[in-house]
Amino acid sequence: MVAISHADIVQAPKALLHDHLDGGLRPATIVELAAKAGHRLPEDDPERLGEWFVAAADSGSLERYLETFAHTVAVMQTEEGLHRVARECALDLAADGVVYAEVRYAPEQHLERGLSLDAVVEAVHAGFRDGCAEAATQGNQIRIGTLLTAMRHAARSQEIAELAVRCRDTGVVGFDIAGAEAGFPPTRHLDAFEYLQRENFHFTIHAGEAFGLPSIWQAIQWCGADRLGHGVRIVDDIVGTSLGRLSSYVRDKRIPLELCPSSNVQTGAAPSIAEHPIGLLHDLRFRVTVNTDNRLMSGTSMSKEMALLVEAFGWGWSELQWLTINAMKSAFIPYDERLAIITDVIKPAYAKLLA
Ligand SMILES: O=c1[nH]cnc2c1ncn2[C@H]1C[C@H](O)[C@@H](CO)O1
Ligand SMILES: [Zn+2]
Repeated sequence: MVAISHADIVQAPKALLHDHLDGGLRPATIVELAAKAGHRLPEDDPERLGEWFVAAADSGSLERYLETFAHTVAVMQTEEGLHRVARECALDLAADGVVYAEVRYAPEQHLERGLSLDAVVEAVHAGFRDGCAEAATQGNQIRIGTLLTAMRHAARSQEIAELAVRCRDTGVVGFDIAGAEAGFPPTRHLDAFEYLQRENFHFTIHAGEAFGLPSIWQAIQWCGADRLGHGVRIVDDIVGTSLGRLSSYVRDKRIPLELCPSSNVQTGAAPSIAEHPIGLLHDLRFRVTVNTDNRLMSGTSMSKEMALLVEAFGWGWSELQWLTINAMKSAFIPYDERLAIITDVIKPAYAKLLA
């Protein structure tokens, strides 16, 4: 069998469910926007700045990994900055062959220069609209929905949940909580999750990354999460190939796991790509998806994450198609729209690659 290269993977359609807008900026854009905003960076040369992010995020700790976001969030405080970052995000994902993406960010982190929450969302949506239209003219079709994140250490989740519901017809497709996990359990935000359920809205929860099974259990059984952001530590409930009650529930209910291999290695949630639990979770037929988390901090892309898995686990087009269809089935857009992307875009392309 001919090995699948990174360039081959770029050509294949991919679906991405877990990508942070403030974790995917182009280094050159940060340098330009920081100069305008008067924000001091650790490096002023774009190439060295890119390397700085990867090295600083490579810390073995989620808390230290998250400190690097101070330099991206600082340049996303104006409509111009937000629009530019969203537009470039759409172009970069589309050029990497991503055909469907859900991109998340925390509006409450972008209010330092006087923007309102609604103005933040509007600027991001305008950037995505322009970026997607431009990508289409370059022959790269992409659909992007946004997830609004509330920071789990803060107390604005109800407000952000209401913002997400208010903007559900203009591009917001779901809600999430993120930030340091240890000490900030999902149930802190139970009111927001119960509100979202009453509104028939969709949400995922970062759980089972830096903290283990209790976080996953709360996210699902108390809060009603549709998907798990990471969820990688579900393996703590698996011995050999024998599943405990919680891991059985997650598998039986087909709860999607938004796995992010490179990010997990950087924060210490997994020892290496080769030893990442994604191999076991694939073999046990969990609803596994593969994601970038933060392209800037991990120096990665969807194609690179897939190429790493091909190399580590010997996976081929059949596994890459399985991951892609799993992601598309788990997306927060309506069923008929998910199905259309699977049948019209993903399956025909992989049928050719598999032939
Ligand atoms: O992997 C992550 N775990 C928890 N929080 C995260 C992760 N990646 C990014 N974040 C945080 C930092 C960002 O500022 C915020 C919103 O995107 O979400
Ligand atoms: Zn994340």
